[in-house]
Amino acid sequence: MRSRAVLSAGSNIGDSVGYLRSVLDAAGDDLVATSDVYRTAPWGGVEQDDFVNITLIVAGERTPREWLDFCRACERAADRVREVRWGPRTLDVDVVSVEVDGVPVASDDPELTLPHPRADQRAFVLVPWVQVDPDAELTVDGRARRVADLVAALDDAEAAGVTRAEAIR
Ligand SMILES: Nc1ncnc2c1ncn2[C@@H]1O[C@H](COP(=O)(O)OP(=O)(O)OP(=O)(O)O)[C@@H](O)[C@H]1O
Ligand SMILES: Nc1nc2c(c(=O)[nH]1)N=C(CO)CN2
Repeated sequence: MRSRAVLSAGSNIGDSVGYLRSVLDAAGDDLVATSDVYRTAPWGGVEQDDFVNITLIVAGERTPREWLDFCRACERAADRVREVRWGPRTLDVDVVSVEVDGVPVASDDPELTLPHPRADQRAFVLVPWVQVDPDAELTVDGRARRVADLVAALDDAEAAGVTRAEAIR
């Protein structure tokens, strides 16, 4: 199965940009495009250091579940441990959305919910996504929405917490 996935990677412990780069390296020839590195205020209410985030687009012969496995393998390679929900981490990689033959995959499986159920609220996902794909769309409540419009609708404080820091490639 050939599919195209949008992934979000974030880090706020250790060599954070190095961990983001490790995801691009692991994607290899499946990497289609990546955003720059964004410095982002922590989302989710846990007091912690700022994150760095990228949103990347990958395509290859993988099922949606195999993209999740890819994300988990990247996290394991970064010695990620799960402690606090939405807390600090060396590397978090989420599957934001997957398309097969240009059609978005919908799943309510708790192991892999698609599109990612909180992506539409996260400036740290949406702002880098628009940079890498200005015409991107995300299904929200069953309706295709332009990601650029979701960014425009973000709360001012949420949008202000996300700033472009540096190119990663
Ligand atoms: N689209 C998805 N991408 C990544 N993980 C998902 C997805 N849908 C469901 N999950 C499941 O969510 C579980 C928790 O993932 P994780 O620890 O990365 O959560 P988190 O990053 O703390 O929070 P969030 O899910 O809000 O990003 C994983 O075990 C995974 O199976
Ligand atoms: N800005 C930002 N906030 C977060 C992030 C992240 O990658 N970026 N990841 C989290 C883990 O679930 C929780 N909060």
